[in-house]
Amino acid sequence: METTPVSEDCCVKVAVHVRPLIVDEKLQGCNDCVTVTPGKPQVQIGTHSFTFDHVYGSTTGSPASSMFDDCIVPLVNGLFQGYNATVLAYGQTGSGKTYTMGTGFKDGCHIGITPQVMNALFNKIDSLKHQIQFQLHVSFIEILKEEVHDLLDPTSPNKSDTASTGKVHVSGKPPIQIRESSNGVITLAGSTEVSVTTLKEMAACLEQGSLSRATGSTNMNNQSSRSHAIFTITLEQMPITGDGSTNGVMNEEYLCAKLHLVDLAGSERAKRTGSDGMRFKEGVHINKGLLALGNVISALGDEKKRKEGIHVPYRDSKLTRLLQDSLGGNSRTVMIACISPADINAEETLNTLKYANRARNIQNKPVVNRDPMSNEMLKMRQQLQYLQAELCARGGSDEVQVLKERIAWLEATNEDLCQKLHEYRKKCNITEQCEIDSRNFDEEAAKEWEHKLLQNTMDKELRELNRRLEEKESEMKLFGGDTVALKQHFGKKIQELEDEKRSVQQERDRLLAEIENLSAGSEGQKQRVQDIHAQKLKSLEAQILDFKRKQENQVQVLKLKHKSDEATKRLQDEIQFIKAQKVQLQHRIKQEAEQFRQWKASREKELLQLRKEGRRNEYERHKLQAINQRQKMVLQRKTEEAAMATKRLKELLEARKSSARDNSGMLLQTNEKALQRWLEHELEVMVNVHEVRFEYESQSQVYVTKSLLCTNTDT
Ligand SMILES: Nc1ncnc2c1ncn2[C@@H]1O[C@H](COP(=O)(O)OP(=O)(O)OP(=O)(O)O)[C@@H](O)[C@H]1O
Repeated sequence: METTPVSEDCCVKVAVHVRPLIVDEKLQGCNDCVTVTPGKPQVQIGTHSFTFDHVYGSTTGSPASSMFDDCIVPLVNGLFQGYNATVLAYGQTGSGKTYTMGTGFKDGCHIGITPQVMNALFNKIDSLKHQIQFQLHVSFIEILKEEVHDLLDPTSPNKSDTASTGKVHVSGKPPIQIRESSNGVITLAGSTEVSVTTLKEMAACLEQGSLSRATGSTNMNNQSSRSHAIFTITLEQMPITGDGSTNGVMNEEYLCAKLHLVDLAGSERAKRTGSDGMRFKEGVHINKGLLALGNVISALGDEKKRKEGIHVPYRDSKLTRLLQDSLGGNSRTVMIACISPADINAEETLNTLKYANRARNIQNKPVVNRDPMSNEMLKMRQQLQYLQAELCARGGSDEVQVLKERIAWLEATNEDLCQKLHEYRKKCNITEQCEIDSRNFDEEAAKEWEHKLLQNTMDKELRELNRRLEEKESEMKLFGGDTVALKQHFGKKIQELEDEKRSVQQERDRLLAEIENLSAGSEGQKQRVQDIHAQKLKSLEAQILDFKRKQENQVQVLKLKHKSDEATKRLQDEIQFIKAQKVQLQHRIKQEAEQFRQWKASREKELLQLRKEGRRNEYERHKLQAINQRQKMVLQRKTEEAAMATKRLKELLEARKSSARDNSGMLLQTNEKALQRWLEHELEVMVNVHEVRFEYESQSQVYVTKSLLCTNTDT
C-alpha cells in the first residue's frame, strides 16, 4: 500500500481518564488526591499541574461518556478518508486501561471504546454501502514477554476455562515475526486476519481474543493484563460505479486504512504487586517494553531533539516497533492516560501524567493510503489531460501528429499498467496464501523460503524499476525528438518571417521612390499612380495583418516549447528518482543476501560444532568402553579371588572346628583380622566397579541423545 505525499502534520492527542476509587482502595481508607479544574482540561496532583486535550472522570472532569464523541469519532471518520488511526491506553496496573478500551471481555458484557468503535463503524458502513464497497479485516495480537502471539489463532484451544481462574496462558502457535516492507510499513508475518462482514462477527473476534489474552492475579488487580494487546481493524473501500460494479483495477479511489486499539499492560512495582516467580518475570518484561516506549516518546516529544534529527529507538522493543507508525508516523493517534485517584498511587499517577504530557508534543504525519498502481495511473491520466489541453491550444499543425502519437503511446502504457495491476493483485493473493502455508514449515525451511520470497519480491521490484526507467527514458527521447522538431519548425518560421519582412521593406522603399518621381509627372499620371498606390497599400496592410497573425503563432510556439522544456525537466527528475530508488533496492538486495549468507554460515558452523561434539562423544564412549572392559576383568578376577577366599575361609572354619581345643587362640585371631582386611578391600573394588559402570551407562545415554540430535539437524 502506498501513500499520497504529505497531507497534514498533527500532534498526538492526549486525554486523561480518572477512574473512581475502587472497593479495595476504599477498604484501605485511601483518599482522593487528584483534582480536576472545573470546566478546564487540567489535572492537579500535589504541587503539580498539567493541561491536556481532555480530562474525564472525577467529580469535576468531563463525563466519561463524552470521551468517545470527543476523541474517537474523528478517528473513525478519518478511516473512511483513508487515514490510519491509533488509540492507546496507558497507565499503572489497575488504573482502568482495559476497562476504558473495552478489550477485557467479561461475562458477555461489552463496555469501553472498542465496542463503541465497532458500532460506529458498522453504522457508517450501512449508510454508505450503496456507493462504496467495503472490506473489513480484524487481527488481535498480544506481546507477552517480548514475543508476539496471535489471539485469533483458530488452531489454539479455547482458553475460557483457564482465563476465569486467573492463570496465565498463552497461544499455542509459534511467535509471530515483525517485518518491515520496502515502503517502511510494519507488518506481522503469520498473524490471523479475519474477514468480517457483520458487527456480530467482529464482536466474536474481540471476545475470542480477549478470552485468549494472558491475564493473572496480582495484589493490585485480580485480573491484571500481563501482555500488551493490539486489536486492529483494517477498512478497505472501493466506490461502486453507476452500473453497480466496483471500478476494479481502473480505480484511483481505492483506500485502505487501519485502526489500532492498544491496551498496554500496566506499569508495576514488584513490591506493590507482590509478584514473584513467573509474575515477576512478566513484570520485568512489561516494564522494559514501557521503558522503551517512554524513550521513544521522549525522543519524539522533545522539539529540539526532533529538529536535530535524533535517532528514535523504535527497535528497542517489539511494542515500540509495532507502534512505529502510531508515534511520529502515518497515523492519527489518541493516547488515553488512565489514572487512579487514590493517594497510595500518587507517585505512579504523577509518573503517568508526566509521560502523557511528553506524548502531547509528538507530531505525526498522517496521509491518505492509496493503492500504488492507482497513484501511478492518476499521474498518467493527469499527463494525458495536460497533453490533450496542449493539443487543443495548438490547433491544426505539424506537431498535432506527434502529440497524437504520444497520446496513443500513453494509452497503451495505461492499458499495460492496468494489466500489471491485475497481475500484481493476483500475485499478492498467491503470496498471502503461500505465507499461510509456510506457517507449517519448520524454522529453517521457513527462513530459506522467506529469503527466496524476499529476493524474488526485490528482483521483481528491480525489474519493475528497470521497466519504468526504460519507459521514462524512451519518453524522454520522444521529448528530445519533439524538441528538435519544434526547433526546426521554429527556425523555419523565423526564416519565413525574415524573408517577408525583407520583401515588405523593399516594397515600401520602391513605393517611396515612386512617390518622389510622382511630383515631377502630369495630373492624369498622378491620378493613375495614386490608384495603384492605394491598391498596393491595401495589399501591404493585408500582408501586415498576416504578418501579425504569424507573430502571434510564433508566441504560441514559444509557449509550447516552454511547456515541453518543463515536461522534459520533470521527466529528468523522475528518471533521477527512479535511478536513486534502483540503487537503494540493489543495496538492499545485496544486504539481504549478505545477511542470509551470514545466517547460513553460522548455521553450518553450528552443525560442524555438533558433528565435532558427536565425534568427541564417540571417542569418550570408546574410552569408557575400554575402562569398563578393564573393570570387568578386575571384577572377574576379584570374584574369583573372593571365591577362593570363601573357600579358604570355609577350610579355616573347618580347621578351627576340628582343632579348636588344640590350637591356640592367637593364631585364630590373626586369621580373622586378615580376612576382615581382605573383605574390606573387596567391597571397595566392587563399589568402584559399580560407579564406573554407572558413569559409562549415563555417558552412553548422552551420546545416543546427541547422535539423534545430529542426525535430525543433518536431515
Ligand atoms: N472508570 C471506571 N469505573 C469503575 N470501575 C473501574 C473504572 N476503571 C477501572 N475500574 C475497575 O478497576 C479495576 C482495574 O481496572 P482494569 O483491569 O481495567 O485496569 P488495568 O489498568 O487494565 O490493569 P492492568 O494493567 O493490571 O491490566 C477493575 O476492577 C475495573 O472494573
